[in-house]
Amino acid sequence: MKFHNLRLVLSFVYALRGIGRAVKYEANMRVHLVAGALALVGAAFLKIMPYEWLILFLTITLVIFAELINTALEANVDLVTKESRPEARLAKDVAAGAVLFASANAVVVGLVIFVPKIFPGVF
Ligand SMILES: Nc1ncnc2c1ncn2[C@@H]1O[C@H](COP(=O)(O)OP(=O)(O)OP(=O)(O)O)[C@@H](O)[C@H]1O
Repeated sequence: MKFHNLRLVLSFVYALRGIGRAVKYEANMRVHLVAGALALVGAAFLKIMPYEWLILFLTITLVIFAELINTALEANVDLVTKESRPEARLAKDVAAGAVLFASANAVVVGLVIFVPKIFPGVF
């Protein structure tokens, strides 16, 4: 295998390892994955529209993406300082805020897609 091809494969392996580590060490990541999987099963069961699938995939991706960035940032902050520092608090709180924002969006999307199918005539 050519050197640059090997580097490409390795970067893919490292990325998968990063996702695996986040799943292993972050309880919140496991919660997001289970919620996402349940939403996908529910969507298949309720036969949602193609555009709803797109929105659902984007929404789940956004939550997982935010949690991965949050996990990376937490590790980076812990690497920089073990002391209680206002900058560390700000960085971690803001990153957690990003996850909260994406999760709130996921709740709204879930309600808008699923509630009318489970309780017709609600909206
Ligand atoms: N070095 C620090 N200096 C000041 N405040 C901190 C520091 N580390 C953490 N905190 C505060 O404690 C909160 C929790 O931090 P922690 O590292 O336990 O992350 P967490 O949100 O519990 O994430 P997780 O449980 O997913 O690892 C942060 O949001 C921040 O407000």
